[in-house]
Amino acid sequence: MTEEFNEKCKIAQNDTLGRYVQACENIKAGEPILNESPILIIACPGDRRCSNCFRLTQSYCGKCSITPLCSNCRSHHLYDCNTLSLMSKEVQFENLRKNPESYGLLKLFLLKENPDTAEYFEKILQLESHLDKRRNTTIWQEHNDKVVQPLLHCGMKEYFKYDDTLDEDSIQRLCGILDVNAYEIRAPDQGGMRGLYLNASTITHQCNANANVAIDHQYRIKVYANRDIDKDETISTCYTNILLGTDERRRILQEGKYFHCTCNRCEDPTEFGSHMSSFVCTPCMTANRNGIVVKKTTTENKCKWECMVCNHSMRDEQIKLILEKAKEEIYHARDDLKRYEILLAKLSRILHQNHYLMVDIKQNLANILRSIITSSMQRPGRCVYERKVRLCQELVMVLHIIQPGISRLKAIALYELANASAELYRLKFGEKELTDKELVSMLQRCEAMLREAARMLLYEPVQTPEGELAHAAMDELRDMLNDIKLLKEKIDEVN
Ligand SMILES: C[S@@+](CC[C@H](N)C(=O)[O-])C[C@H]1O[C@@H](n2cnc3c(N)ncnc32)[C@H](O)[C@@H]1O
Repeated sequence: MTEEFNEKCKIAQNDTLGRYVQACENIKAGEPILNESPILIIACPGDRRCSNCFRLTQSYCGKCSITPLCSNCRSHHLYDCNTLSLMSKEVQFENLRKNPESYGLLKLFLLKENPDTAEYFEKILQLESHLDKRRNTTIWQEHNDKVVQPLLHCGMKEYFKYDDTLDEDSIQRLCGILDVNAYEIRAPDQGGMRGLYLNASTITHQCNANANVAIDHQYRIKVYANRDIDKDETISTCYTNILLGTDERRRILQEGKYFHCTCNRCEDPTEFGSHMSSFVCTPCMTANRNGIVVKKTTTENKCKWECMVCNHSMRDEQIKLILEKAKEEIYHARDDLKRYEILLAKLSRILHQNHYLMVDIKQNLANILRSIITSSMQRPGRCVYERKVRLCQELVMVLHIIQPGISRLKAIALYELANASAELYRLKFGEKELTDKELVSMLQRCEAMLREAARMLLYEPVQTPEGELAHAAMDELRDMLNDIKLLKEKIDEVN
């Protein structure tokens, strides 16, 4: 399977989704759906990246003088370089250099100009651009200033054989196609870039997607089923961060992809019971009840937040204010373990323990504890491991609900949970709080977690941080099995 979908899939079309990918046979969890190389890689707005190695650079190709090329790379795409060199005497590249965003579009024109790649350009034009929804919006204006005007006024139009793509609407359409369809990819220096994939960009979004996306070190995209997919089901990936609440996810999708998400998770006020957008009901708390305030389905854009137990309600403006304040406080607490803990305790009286802002703080805390554990010269105290274990357990619990199948995030959380738990049990054993037998049974639990983490991470391409983590998990699994074996032998000897 190269560049094409698994033969068990087909591209279909309807009025709501536009083109979408559908399973024409049952697909098993973990089965590949697509492996594809990018048709175009571009820097994120404001960045200038070497067109050869994609590292950030300020320099240009000495021959064509417009293509960003770092000092370690000698040449770039021959056709592009030759075509641009022919223009370089007459065309004013200065304004294009000042606006690095314009280079991605220049690459698209070259794709069209080059007889070997012109057919791909035609396929790119079939992608969704949402041109009319974007017209005269902020993003339209930004592209106009940084891409459209510099390209229209540099004098290169007459050099292109097919200059019909060089008018304002056509350039805006291409900008829309890139914004709506490109995937975020890791740059070699850990920043981000964007990759356009002709087939992968036909896949629909669901917040509870049935397929995962992984991009390898050569920027090839791999889409695979994260659970069993039935014949006729729509294949979906998640375009946004699953650890956000419904309003946030919907806002991001509306602003960036121009649709209102009506997936099962978005339509369920409890988000499958995870309560990632829910609030604590204060009257219920005072009365020692577990009331949870959720957003109720509304009529004509009006929404109502109501307790699921009593009839206490909260206004939308009140909710927004609480969230804004909480976000500000999280921002100010950044990287400070103590402040995060105090904030978590304070917000737990207002936000559900799984609210996405609580989850955000817990993730930040877990990261700080990870660096304490890995950087300490001495073994950190038991309370560090206890806290880390609790935080990881809470994260795993949320992820089990919102991403029940193969999940990269869940695998990472399980890996961290297994390691922190194993260390904690060993400390307890050292302090004679656990017997040999008890330690064996605890380590067996950790072993199961590590095994599950490794199983999920093995779907990730090898030369990515997740692929490397899969190897680390396998190594640690072997060590743990060995520890368990030795302990069991010791127990047998004593008996
Ligand atoms: C990356 S494209 C997917 C392919 C697109 N349907 C096409 O025909 O080219 C993203 C666009 O597909 C549509 N789309 C994807 N998922 C959707 C969903 N769950 N509900 C409604 N529209 C969706 C939106 O128009 C969105 O901007």
